[in-house]
Order: sequence, then C-alpha cells, then structure tokens
Amino acid sequence: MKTVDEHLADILGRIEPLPPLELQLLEADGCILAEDVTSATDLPAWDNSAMDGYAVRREDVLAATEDVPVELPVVGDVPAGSSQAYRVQPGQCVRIMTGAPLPAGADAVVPVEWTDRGVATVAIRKPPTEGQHIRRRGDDVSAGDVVATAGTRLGPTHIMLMAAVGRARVVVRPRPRVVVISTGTELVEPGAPTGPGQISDANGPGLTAAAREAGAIVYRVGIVPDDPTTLLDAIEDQLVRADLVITTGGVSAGAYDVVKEVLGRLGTVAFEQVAMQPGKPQGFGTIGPDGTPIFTLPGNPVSAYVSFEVFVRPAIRRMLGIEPVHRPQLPAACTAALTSREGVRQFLRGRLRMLDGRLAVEPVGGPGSHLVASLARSDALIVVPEDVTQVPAGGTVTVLSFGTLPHGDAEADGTGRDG
Ligand SMILES: Nc1nc2c(c(=O)[nH]1)N[C@H]1C(S)=C(S)[C@@H](COP(=O)(O)OP(=O)(O)OC[C@H]3O[C@@H](n4cnc5c(N)ncnc54)[C@H](O)[C@@H]3O)O[C@H]1N2
Ligand code: MOO
Repeated sequence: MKTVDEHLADILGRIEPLPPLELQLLEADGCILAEDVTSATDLPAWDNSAMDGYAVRREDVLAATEDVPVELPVVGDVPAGSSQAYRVQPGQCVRIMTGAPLPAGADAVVPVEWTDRGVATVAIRKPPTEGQHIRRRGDDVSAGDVVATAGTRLGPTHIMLMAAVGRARVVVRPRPRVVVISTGTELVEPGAPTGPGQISDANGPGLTAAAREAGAIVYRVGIVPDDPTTLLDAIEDQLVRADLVITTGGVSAGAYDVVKEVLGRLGTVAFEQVAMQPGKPQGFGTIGPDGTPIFTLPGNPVSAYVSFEVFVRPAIRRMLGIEPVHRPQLPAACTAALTSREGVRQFLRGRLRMLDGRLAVEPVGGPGSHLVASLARSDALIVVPEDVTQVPAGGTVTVLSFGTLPHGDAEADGTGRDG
C-alpha cells in the first residue's frame, strides 16, 4: 500500500497554481495578487478638511477667546464633493464639511463646536493651531506608490485601498472552479423522500461547502447513478467549466463500483490503496483535453471528508497559489486512550479545548467511516502515525484543526491556524 505522504507528494507534484487572470476587484477578494499594484493618484487627492467647521486664515482668529470671540463673514459653503474653487481672503472664512477641498488661502479649520454655527457671519471662540484639521494631499499615498505587492492575499483592507486609489480590476491567481459529483444509484437529493434502500446525498453538499471554504468556486452536479455511460457523459459535460473534479463513491471492490471501472479504462487515473483509515481507496489523475485533475474519493462520508482534508484541500490551495497549503498540525494532550492499526495512518475525530493551559483533544465517536454525526461534533482530526498502535490517556498526539482553535491560545507559539 502507498503511504499518505507518497500519495500527497504525487498529487502536489502534478498540481500547479492557476495562471494569473485579470478580475474585478470584488471577485479577487481572497485571491493571491499576481502583480504589483501602483497608485495612479495621490491620496488624499487634494488638501481637505478633517472636520465640519470653518476654513480660516489662522492669523485672523489668533485673538479669539471664550469671552471675546472673533467674528468673521462666511463667504462660501463647501460640502464634500464640491467642485467650486473658493479663496479665503484676509478677514474672511468659508464654511466647510469633512472631506471637502480646502479653499485657497485657508491654513486651518475651526471645528463647528468652537463657534456659534453662524451662516452669514460666524463667532469663533478659540484659535486653531497651524494646519489644524487639514488632511494634506498625498499624506496617505503618493502617485506612483506600490499599494499592494504581488503575492499578497487580498482581503477587505486591500480591496478598500485599491478601490480608494480607483483600481477596478487586478491580476490575481483566480479561484479554481471545482466540480463535485456524487455517484451512487442509492442516492437521492436531500429533502426528497427516501424509498427502500435509498439515502440522502451527504457528500455532495458537504464537499461543496468544504471546497468553497478552501477558496474554490464550486459547481455541485446532481447525483449520478452507477451507470458507466451516464457517468462518463456527466464528467465530460462538466470538463468545460472545471479546473478540478471531485467524485465520491464507486472506487472500492464492489460489483457496481463504476467510477473505478469507467475512469480506470482511460488509463490516466490511478486507483490505489493508501495506508490510512478512513480513506483507503483513492483515485487521482487527469482527464480530458486539458488534463483536468480529478480526485475520486471513497463514498463513505467520513472517508470522503477526511480524504478532502488530507489530499484535495492542499491541491486547491496550491491552485490558488496560497502557502502553506496544509492546515497546521498541533500537539495536543489526548484525553482518552486510543488504539490504531500498525502500518496505517489513522485520522480520528476529536474536539479541541484548553486543559490546564494546554491544548487538549477529546476523541469523538468511533473510527467508523459512516459516523457523520460525530464528524459534525468534531473540530479536528487526531492523526495517529503508522508506527503508533497505542496512545495512553494524557499522551501527546498531533491534531489537524479544521475549526476555530479554543481560547487560550495555541497561536502564541506560532503554530496557530492559517485561516
Ligand atoms: N470488499 C471490500 N469492500 C470494501 C472495501 C474493500 O477494500 N473491500 N473498502 C471499504 C472502504 S475502506 C470504503 S471507504 C468503501 C468505499 O466505497 P466506495 O468508494 O466504492 O463507495 P460506495 O460503495 O459507493 O459507498 C460506500 C458507502 O458510502 C455511502 N455513500 C456513497 N456516496 C454517498 C453520498 N454521496 N452520501 C452519503 N453516503 C454515501 C454508500 O451508500 C455506502 O454506504 O468501501 C468499503 N468496502
Ligand atoms: O478506508 Mo474506508 O475510507 O475506511 O471507509
């Protein structure tokens, strides 16, 4: 049998980051920038007011006090967005709103709270300091500045900055388009009535959500029965919009294991047994004219989810150009004794918490690969290596966290989640 590490190395050796593409700013959220973005403008683009108030020549109001305010005529009114060019002559002022362009001649803004809020004339009770409440042109960004460098993973703050400098499109590594196909004649859509022998498709929705969480754009294809022609047609139909295909079911040794039968014939997808539990039967390869990668995951829901975490998620992250591709693996104290089969890497479900200031993991449910309820109660996989057959209660294990880490906090030592 192949080891988990060998299988993962084979997969990652054949997955490349997607070629860069120019996308609308919002479509690029979460993607890796593939260019240095340079600002074409200064930010702010002109001197402007930081407060609602009055633009003044400071020397005119130096004598202002609470008891003896200085009165000035208000010769104009500039709201934000005003394009009117005002000039403040000696002995005058202009009413101004936050963000509005500073009139020529003014060298300070008196906030409205220091005045009687006059419209024709205003009484000012306190002198401003030099340049008070003026935001200078270019004090944030100068034209020509690089505002985001290639390699940055774009998030809301980068999107905000690029929008502020007027960029509508950026070149990024796009999100991979992932097609998820559930195979199995026994499957029905969740919500549809189940007849004798029928079950709801759990893998399709579950893996769609998982691939989306990993950063992909996901198309979930309806259920495909265990029929070779229907399956081949369904896969071929999807190839036009897929950067990666995931199927579940039909890869073990049964009489109706049609995925293996159909794709095995093509010769480009290898079906192998990997020394892990769950997730032993795995298929990976490429199909179609563009050599689209395909993962054929086992049908048991927990096997499918664990296989996704261990093999598919890193591949999606590689396509996105995101490093590291793996979730962090953290040491944790295991609250109960465990046993595992020699020669097999076991991925058990666990729930993380802090115990005496240390990260601890409590095993949840048994090892059965049909136990979706305990999978949903867990937030980590407990990874028992191939050469370990016993873990005593309180022993240290490695956990792969796929939820939010408990408070307390494991990130302090630099081993926290990467999100
Ligand atoms: N004789 C052998 N039998 C099995 C072996 C083996 O080596 N020899 N391996 C077992 C292991 S391990 C696994 S894992 C499964 C993998 O089976 P398949 O990938 O062929 O999947 P199916 O047979 O189609 O289904 C298995 C199981 O999962 C349920 N299932 C399938 N798809 C879904 C879905 N979309 N949503 C919910 N549940 C699903 C299906 O009904 C079966 O109960 O094979 C073992 N057998
Ligand atoms: O290896 Mo299977 O994936 O145990 O259920």
